[in-house]
Amino acid sequence: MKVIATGLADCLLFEPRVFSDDRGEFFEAFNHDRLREHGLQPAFVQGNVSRSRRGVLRGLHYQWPQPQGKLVTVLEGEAFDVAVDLRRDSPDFGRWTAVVLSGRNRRQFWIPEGHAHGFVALSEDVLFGYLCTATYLPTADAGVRWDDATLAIDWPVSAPLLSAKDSTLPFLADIPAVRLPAVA
Ligand SMILES: Cc1cn([C@H]2C[C@H](O)[C@@H](COP(=O)(O)OP(=O)(O)O[C@H]3O[C@H](C)C(=O)[C@H](O)[C@H]3O)O2)c(=O)[nH]c1=O
Repeated sequence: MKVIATGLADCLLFEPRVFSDDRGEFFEAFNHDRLREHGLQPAFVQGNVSRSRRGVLRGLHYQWPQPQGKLVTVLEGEAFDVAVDLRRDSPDFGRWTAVVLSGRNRRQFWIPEGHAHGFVALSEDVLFGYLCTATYLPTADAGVRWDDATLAIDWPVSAPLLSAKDSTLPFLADIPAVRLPAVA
């Protein structure tokens, strides 16, 4: 498995080894031992799948309390995937990094607890699968506006398709400190 650094020290990108033969291909979506070699020992307790049309933007979401670490992949299609460090005492607070995930590059993006996550679908049909280190807790569901000028995320779209919830998420400056994650 190849490891690629990203613009945030704690967010890593993995490329699995692909085994191809005349039937097709096989690769590991997740292997605890491989991640442990890179100092990670996430205990995944929930797996999610979403399907999005081109131009759909989901995010930026996080949970607090009960923060979720996520290992995210695109099984089919292509997406521009973003992580934002929201840990209020992190030196990278408010900084973001983005990667392109696709069924073709099979890249797996590790986003630790305390980060907001979002993506925009770049292809017509994006099948998104990800593992989480904490279960969904609706009362802890939180988020920040995708187009927050203080984050200045360089999204490759200007008018994405958003849920009503995502279009009314708060700006970072308006989120009280108690609603922001602390460094684990
Ligand atoms: C996240 C989640 C949602 N739901 C229910 C709640 C809603 O009735 C429905 C759709 O939820 P939502 O609109 O929040 O789905 P997304 O916009 O894809 O949210 C996700 O988008 C970004 C990219 C993320 O990283 C998060 O995992 C997650 O927030 O599924 C559940 O039952 N369990 C869950 O874990």
